[in-house]
Amino acid sequence: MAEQRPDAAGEHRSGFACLVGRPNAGKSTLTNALVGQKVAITSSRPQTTRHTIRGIVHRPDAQLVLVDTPGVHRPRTLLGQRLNDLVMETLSEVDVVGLCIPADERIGPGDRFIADVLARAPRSAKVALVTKTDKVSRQAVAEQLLAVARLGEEVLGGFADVVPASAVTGEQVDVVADVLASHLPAGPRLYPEGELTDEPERVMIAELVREAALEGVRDELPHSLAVVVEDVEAREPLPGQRPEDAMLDVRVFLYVERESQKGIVIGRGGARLKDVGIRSRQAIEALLGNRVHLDLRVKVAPDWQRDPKQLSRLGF
Ligand SMILES: Nc1nc2c(ncn2[C@@H]2O[C@H](COP(=O)(O)OP(=O)(O)OP(=O)(O)O)[C@@H](O)[C@H]2O)c(=O)[nH]1
Repeated sequence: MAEQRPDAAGEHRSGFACLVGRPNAGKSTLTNALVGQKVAITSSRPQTTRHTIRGIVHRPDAQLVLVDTPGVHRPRTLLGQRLNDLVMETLSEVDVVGLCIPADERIGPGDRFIADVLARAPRSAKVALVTKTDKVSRQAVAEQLLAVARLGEEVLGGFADVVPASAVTGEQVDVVADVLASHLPAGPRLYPEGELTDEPERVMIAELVREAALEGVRDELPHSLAVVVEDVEAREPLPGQRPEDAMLDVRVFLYVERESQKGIVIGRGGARLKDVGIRSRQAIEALLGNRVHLDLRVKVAPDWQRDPKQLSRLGF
């Protein structure tokens, strides 16, 4: 992999990475540590990927876009099957995959299973990240590094790198960024500087609306409500107002499966939807710290849970 590392001339690199690992391995915490805490909301759209962007690491020499990999689910419904396809697709499309394995737990079948999956995605570089190193002794970290390297040898012909880090103390997080960036191809910035991600907030906005929309009608609309944040756009700031304080237009689609469910969400004369709008707007304003104009639309997407086309439209 030496040819992929930044050259002496300091050529700029850019590309995509994803962190994988069994539940609780420390993926989210490490993502946050890599990206930094501040999450900026923006109205721009991802240009080069259909995958959910978790965060963007901006550096002078590289731009690293961290994308989400949906969990590995058993293919019971089409939704599950589709998630599995998505996992393979994501793993094959990114430039580098970081397999997170906690320092304080033995390597188990779950880690081996995921390493096996990685072996089937030949294009991307595979890096192992030994997480939560603050929880154990240096000796134990060293032993885990060896065990992880062995797993790599056995399953996928060796990891390109094995890096220990603690997302909680921040120790070695910069090295993780260095190593991930070293596996990106040469290329210009893909996103404007300052853009971190709009995803966590979008996900939270969708959750707030979903919660409000389901309140009191959970039995009637068990799994039949998908909420998609279509657009978040800042208005022109008022005179004397800082741009980051400007009012936001938030457009949200609520997808139900049947016409009858649409009626439930909207309520008589639109009263229920209006109430959902008021309650979720207050929660969204509290979340973002901006005034918000919330536009809710209810749409029927029949059998969205089983229809691949609908699933893509809904972002699965
Ligand atoms: N001490 C310590 N704890 C950590 C570290 N990283 C993560 N944790 C903790 O480990 C737990 C799981 O971390 P997450 O980042 O949520 O793990 P995940 O892999 O994203 O988990 P899933 O979302 O379930 O897949 C949380 O309680 C974290 O606080 C670390 O570097 N040190």
